Amino acid sequence: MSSLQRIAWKPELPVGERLRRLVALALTSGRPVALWRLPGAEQPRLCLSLKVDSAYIGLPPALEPTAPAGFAFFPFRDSDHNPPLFLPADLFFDLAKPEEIQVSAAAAARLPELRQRFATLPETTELPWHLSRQPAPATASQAEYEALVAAGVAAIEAGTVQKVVSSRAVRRPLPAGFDALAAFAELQERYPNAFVSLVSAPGVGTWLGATPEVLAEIDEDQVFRTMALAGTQPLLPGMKPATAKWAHKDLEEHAMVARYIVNCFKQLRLREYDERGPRTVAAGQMLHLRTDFAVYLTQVPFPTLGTDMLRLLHPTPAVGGVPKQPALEFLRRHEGYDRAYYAGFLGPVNLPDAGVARLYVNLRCLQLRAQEAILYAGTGLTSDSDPAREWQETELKLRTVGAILQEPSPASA
Ligand SMILES: C=C(O[C@H]1C=CC=C(C(=O)O)[C@@H]1O)C(=O)O
Repeated sequence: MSSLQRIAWKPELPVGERLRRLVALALTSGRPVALWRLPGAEQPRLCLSLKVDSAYIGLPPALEPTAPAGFAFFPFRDSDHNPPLFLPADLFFDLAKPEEIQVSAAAAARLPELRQRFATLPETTELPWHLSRQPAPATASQAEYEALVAAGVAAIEAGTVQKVVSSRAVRRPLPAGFDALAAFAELQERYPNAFVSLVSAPGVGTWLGATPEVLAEIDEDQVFRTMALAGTQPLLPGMKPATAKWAHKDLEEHAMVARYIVNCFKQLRLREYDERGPRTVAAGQMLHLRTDFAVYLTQVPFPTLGTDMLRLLHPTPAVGGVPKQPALEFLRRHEGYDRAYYAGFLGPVNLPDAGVARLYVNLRCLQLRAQEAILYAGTGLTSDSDPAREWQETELKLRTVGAILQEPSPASA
């Protein structure tokens, strides 16, 4: 339930500096913080939780308007190492409305103390981001990844699975003077249509990303939306998405995700959904096939549809596979590393408006570590998959978030 109260807030500081200080306020006191920019929006938003313990919820969030307001950060597969998080909104700051903040009753009661801490934070450019205590994940060489793809194709040919999405992690050094807030700003600029995020929480670490994939959304007009996003090709200069040609492999890979979503609606006995697509959409330097699904919640007697669909959808065959359990079992056995929060989901729920939730699949993301970043990318496999091409596709996907790790060229330094 969004029971936040609005407070006028006009410190004598530029808006960007206020944002940095709010993040510093969270991090220097060991608290979690999330920053995100919705697709197409101009400005980011921030959610800060005062009580660390209340962020570890263990369950996918409820999406009803009466559910708590906050920011969900869910792993691919939950475990003690990768706890599901829901950051309750004690403090919400929308940079599009910089003259106010919204606070919970708990934060309102501590406002003098918070204002005091905010005003006296030391001037520091380096922020103490939360870092995961897990070892860095194993990274696959090209030969190892191609062997994983070959194993996936063999499992498909043997009939164990119809589709599986293999993935890998890559370690990249951080460029000199890397600043996660500046990197977040760069992602916003580069990818205006992505959901851009920066989440930092104790025991979880710090994750940055720019994802194109909606998992479950309920908008201001009470329309539930989800999408099948699968099938990839490079966006080459001069290419128009509308005229892109697709290989049979991509169409099949995509159709399995769309069919899975239809089956989720069927399990809930919901027939009144709208399906549009597939059509070609651009995401960074890539094209994807996308089918959009919508349910008009004011026209169906189904108040828990968003929550129920979220629980059925995750992980979709755009990141797991078909059938779900054998595909997940294949990944557990063969993938050889811990995806952690990659291919999980994230986003605001009832924040700031009760009844509005926007959850995205955590793709095109990286995990920040002390000296390096861990980047993640995966590819959907079908019986037609070619290992070398699937490797190339992961390379392409890694470029989306990898773009913020480039050393500035001597000319621009
Ligand atoms: C698994 C990823 O992308 C998914 C989303 C779109 C297209 C995909 C594909 O064509 O394989 C993947 O299913 C990733 O970016 O790591």
